[in-house]
Amino acid sequence: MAAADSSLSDNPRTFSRRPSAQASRQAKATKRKHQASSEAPPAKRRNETSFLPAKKTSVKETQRAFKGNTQKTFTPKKQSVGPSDRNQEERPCIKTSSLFKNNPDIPELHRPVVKQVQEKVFTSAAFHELGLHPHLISTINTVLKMSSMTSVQKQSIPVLLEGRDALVRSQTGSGKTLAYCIPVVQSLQAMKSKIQRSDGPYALVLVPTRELALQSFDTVQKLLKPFTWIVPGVLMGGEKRKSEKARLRKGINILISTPGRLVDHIKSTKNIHFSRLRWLVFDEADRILDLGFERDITVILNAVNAECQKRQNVLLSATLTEGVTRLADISLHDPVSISVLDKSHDQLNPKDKAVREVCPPPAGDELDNFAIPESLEQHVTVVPSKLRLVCLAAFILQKCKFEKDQKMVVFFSSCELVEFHYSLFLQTLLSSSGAPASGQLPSASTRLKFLRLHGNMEQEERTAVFQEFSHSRRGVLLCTDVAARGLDLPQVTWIVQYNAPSSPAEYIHRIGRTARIGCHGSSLLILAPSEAEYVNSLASHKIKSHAVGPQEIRERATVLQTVFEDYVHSSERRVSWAKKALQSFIQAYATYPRELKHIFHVRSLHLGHVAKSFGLRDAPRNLSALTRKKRKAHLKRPDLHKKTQSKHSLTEILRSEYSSGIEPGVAKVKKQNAPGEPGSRPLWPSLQPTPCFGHGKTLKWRKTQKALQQDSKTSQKV
Ligand SMILES: Nc1ncnc2c1ncn2[C@@H]1O[C@H](COP(=O)(O)OP(=O)(O)OP(=O)(O)O)[C@@H](O)[C@H]1O
Repeated sequence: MAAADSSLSDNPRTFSRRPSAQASRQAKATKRKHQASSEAPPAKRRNETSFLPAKKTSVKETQRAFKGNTQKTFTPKKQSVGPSDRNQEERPCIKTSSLFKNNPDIPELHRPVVKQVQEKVFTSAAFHELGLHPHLISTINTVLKMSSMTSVQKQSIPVLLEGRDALVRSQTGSGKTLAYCIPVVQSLQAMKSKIQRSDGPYALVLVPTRELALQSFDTVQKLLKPFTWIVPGVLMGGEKRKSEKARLRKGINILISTPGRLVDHIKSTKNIHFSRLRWLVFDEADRILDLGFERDITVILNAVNAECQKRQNVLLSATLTEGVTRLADISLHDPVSISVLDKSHDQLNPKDKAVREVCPPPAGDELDNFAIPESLEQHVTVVPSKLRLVCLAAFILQKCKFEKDQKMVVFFSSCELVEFHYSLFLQTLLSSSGAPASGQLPSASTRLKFLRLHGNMEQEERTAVFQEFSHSRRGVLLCTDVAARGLDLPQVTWIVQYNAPSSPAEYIHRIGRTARIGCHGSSLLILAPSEAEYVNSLASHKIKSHAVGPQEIRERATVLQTVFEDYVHSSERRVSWAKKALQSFIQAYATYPRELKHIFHVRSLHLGHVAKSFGLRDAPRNLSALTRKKRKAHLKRPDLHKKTQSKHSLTEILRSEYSSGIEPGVAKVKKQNAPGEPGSRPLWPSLQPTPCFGHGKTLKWRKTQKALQQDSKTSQKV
């Protein structure tokens, strides 16, 4: 696949250059850096510099720069004066980065032929065919406004009503929540001895994030409208523990919780008991394991198994990975495996449609092939590091400012990166917020609205943002993977992945925030030239994507970049803020799993170019040295390891989004030695096979434990 923006690597004719002594020193330094990098640019001509010499940017020039097809929308606002304008007045010269020189070639991408796995979303079957309580049917029809079942609902609900355990896999946005909520409500309302609030939980639903807990609670609450004696409740980090305890004391019959918070209550609340539990549901089951919740799941399963032996267990996800089959192994009894794959798209098996089979669940290759909604159009673009920031900004402006009713979610790899880009865009792209560089930018935006969501935010704000974005018709949500799973954000039109996800499964879930339940949606993955091979990695999981190139006008890109750089360089504080964000990017980059390291390796990054995507004019000198120094210190003094990691540990950055929220700040995530290291505790320490696992599960369990430890070891090393 030839990336359509490959022209960006050509030399621009826009600016004349007179290399200064400093510039040629920079050029030499840049050349040395390039030689050491796999993003190495072609050899430079002597009179070309990687940074333009000081250059005055007049309003006229700016206007000229914005000319072109989009001129009408990019008319600069002359009068507005922000810090950056003042900056320009104070400093007669403005450095403008050369964005189009010395970029690596955009590689020709192979486009493997991918026969994407497909699922049919809807069926013609109606809910009233299921023999549900008439009030439940009318609630589904009138409150939820649904009449026909989706494929996964048609297959799962009867199985669960029969009393079977189930492992359910169907594509994102296909209605899995109702696939388990309807049978739970139907079975609980039909119990002969009427449920009392004080009985405590009859159903326990575990979900990986707080927002998903709220969302599932909302759905259950709606279904329970006619059955007022059944009380639902939600427990999640970040909420007041005392009020949760009080609610638990009064009684919650359908309990929805994140694992961490539930464990807190199991350990500290006397009033939580599971003797009447009939249902245990793991939604986003693979993610629950991924997040390093093993220990929490162990505590929960122990607590539940100690009090209740007979119950129905359900595991659901759009991406059944091996981790899920292992969890299935220990938590499900004789389950039915439900998969909605439409195998008519699979040449090997043309007639075999939806699969309903008794365990073992799908294995091997089948686990790796994820279904993607048919109405989801995927794009990928390869952009040199220097152009990343302007490319993203231009794309956001193009879609969300100049087109109607666009709602976009942009994924980043860490909380720090979200914060950085959120503040930068607020300060530079929204002139209404007193943007410093508004003299160079389009006039006040009425359509553009930025929101951000990540795990280092206060819960109250998180909930408010989630609600606001859910209910708004437009806007841009910058977020981490905290928003990747399960969230049903209506009318999202675009998903942008600014940093590639660490697994194909996460790719599926991220893009799955759009094109839900048959709606149309698009996604864009932005890759650096050195990351181009990632497309093949996705293709091996039957994920296909089309090349796209934002047809950027170079001058416009350069002006936009100048705006960012001016803003960042207008004070020391901002420079160090940008450096921290860059450092966070590099830290997150180092956490790609081993199998993707050949694509995403820190060594493949050209630091100077990447720095540009943080509005920095140059690579911070001490950045790599600092990282090296730290690493050496850790090797010499293991005691330093804990101390220095406590704040910035990569594991922490990733896990902080999902912690229970009881302990304050990020430090609440306890550092764990890798298994096998001195002082490490084994994973899953307390779970003993209980009688409920009878049927020869003990041996299997030991194997599982070993396998999980192996996996965890691998992931912590990465
Ligand atoms: N039978 C139905 N008819 C119409 N809309 C439905 C039906 N079932 C579910 N929906 C709607 O489809 C959307 C997606 O459902 P849901 O969130 O349960 O999907 P999911 O499969 O759990 O997705 P993910 O894998 O991303 O968690 C929701 O807005 C839900 O209200």
